[in-house]
Amino acid sequence: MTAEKKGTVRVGILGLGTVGGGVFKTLHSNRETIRKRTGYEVEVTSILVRDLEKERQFDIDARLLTLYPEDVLNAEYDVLIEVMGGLEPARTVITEALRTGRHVITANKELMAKHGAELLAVAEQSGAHLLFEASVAGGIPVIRMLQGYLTANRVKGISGILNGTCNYILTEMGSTGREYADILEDAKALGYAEADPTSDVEGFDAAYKLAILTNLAYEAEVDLAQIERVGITSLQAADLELAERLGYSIKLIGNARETDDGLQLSVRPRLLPKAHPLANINDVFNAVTIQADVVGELTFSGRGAGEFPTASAVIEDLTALLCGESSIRRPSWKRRISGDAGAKKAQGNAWYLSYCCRPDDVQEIEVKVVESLLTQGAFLNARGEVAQKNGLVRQGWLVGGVSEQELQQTLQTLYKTGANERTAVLLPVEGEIVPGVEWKQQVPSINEALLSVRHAW
Ligand SMILES: NC(=O)C1=CN([C@@H]2O[C@H](COP(=O)(O)OP(=O)(O)OC[C@H]3O[C@@H](n4cnc5c(N)ncnc54)[C@H](OP(=O)(O)O)[C@@H]3O)[C@@H](O)[C@H]2O)C=CC1
Ligand SMILES: N[C@@H](CC=O)C(=O)O
Repeated sequence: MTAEKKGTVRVGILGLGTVGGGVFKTLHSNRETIRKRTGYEVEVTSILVRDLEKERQFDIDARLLTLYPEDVLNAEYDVLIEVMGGLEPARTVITEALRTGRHVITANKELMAKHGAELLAVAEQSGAHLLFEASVAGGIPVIRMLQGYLTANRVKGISGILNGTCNYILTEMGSTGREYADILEDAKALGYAEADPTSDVEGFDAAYKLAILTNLAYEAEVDLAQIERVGITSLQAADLELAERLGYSIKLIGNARETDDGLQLSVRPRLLPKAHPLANINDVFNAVTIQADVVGELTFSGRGAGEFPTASAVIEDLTALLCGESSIRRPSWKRRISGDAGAKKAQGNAWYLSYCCRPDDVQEIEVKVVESLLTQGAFLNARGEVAQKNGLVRQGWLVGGVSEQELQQTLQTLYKTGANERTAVLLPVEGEIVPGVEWKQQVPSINEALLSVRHAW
């Protein structure tokens, strides 16, 4: 259906990088579609950049560009699109736009996770809308789903692959054997990574996104300090290989889980059995699973980063505004989620433990692992090792019936026996794992224990 011609909407844009460039190009390439469906012509009135001389990969009227936020605010505009990133000047300019009744669309997860409640309050006061679909999971319309569709459902949990850069890196590490730092350079060149990629690889970006989803689902504001956060920087390609041989994928997972102690929030790499719905989400793809009381489980997937998937989410926010603000439900993040449940260390039952060591130390370390597990009443499911180019060995174990704290103690013993502390990782394993054969019948001797477990090589 063709919408009636309604006029022109004037848009100011902050940022013309990966996402801003995608937005600008799409407003041009899909101009006719947008006009037909919304009835509006979109006119870009000014664009804030940091460097006027920078070579852009597309034609743009240089008169639109400015180095001064005030120029964008003083130009004629109805909607502000913020795709520059960072907290300032984004926060100040957005506040000013909202205060004066202009709608704002942002892709800035850090800003929304840290100051979303405050900005939404300014929007509510002036009657403007603040939309942020692009801030979580790139092109996947998961915010629209939580905000606009799951109105009668009570959300019981959220879990997802929320960072495209990390998923791309983990996928490439698994398929090519290259190490993370090398692949991160590719992710930067592809426009997936944040301006400071520490935010991606140390899990901050995924934590911001998990906070935003949780805020929407529980209508309250998460304290970011509540989110247990572990990044992917200690993982080595050998871990992906060992996991694969044992039938698992390694993914950086954001989790919000209701427990008896309250909401437990975490972002950390996990081993997922290959049959898990998130185990085969690869490359820059993200996926989000929402558990809700009436509908059950819903999973959405799509490209989680990059120029056009993200531009799509930004422009869909714009067309939602143009198609009628009344259908946009205002999120409410007013009450703070209290308690420190999220800060507690996970008590999971099954773990993957790995470290690098010299081949000469392997046997002594193995004995220590088994001794420690026997003392803790835990069990072994599998072990494996990968020889590395530097002459070291990466050894990995699947163990169960033990807490993370107990395994941290085990690791301390291993460091004294030659396991390298800097390379050690301890990851939760999703799903059931069972003891090795001998272990099931009786507590074995150290040698029996080692013989009884699955070998991953
Ligand atoms: N890249 C992605 O896949 C996704 C990014 N996002 C979010 O979108 C936002 C933008 O990301 P992205 O496009 O990748 O970032 P880029 O670094 O590619 O682009 C940032 C743009 O903002 C401009 N800019 C940055 N800081 C300033 C400043 N202080 N003053 C004036 N201009 C400034 C830069 O100007 P200049 O061009 O002159 O350098 C550039 O045009 C971030 O919040 C990010 O988290 C969200 C989802 C996906
Ligand atoms: N750096 C982010 C970009 C999208 O949010 C990511 O890799 O997911």
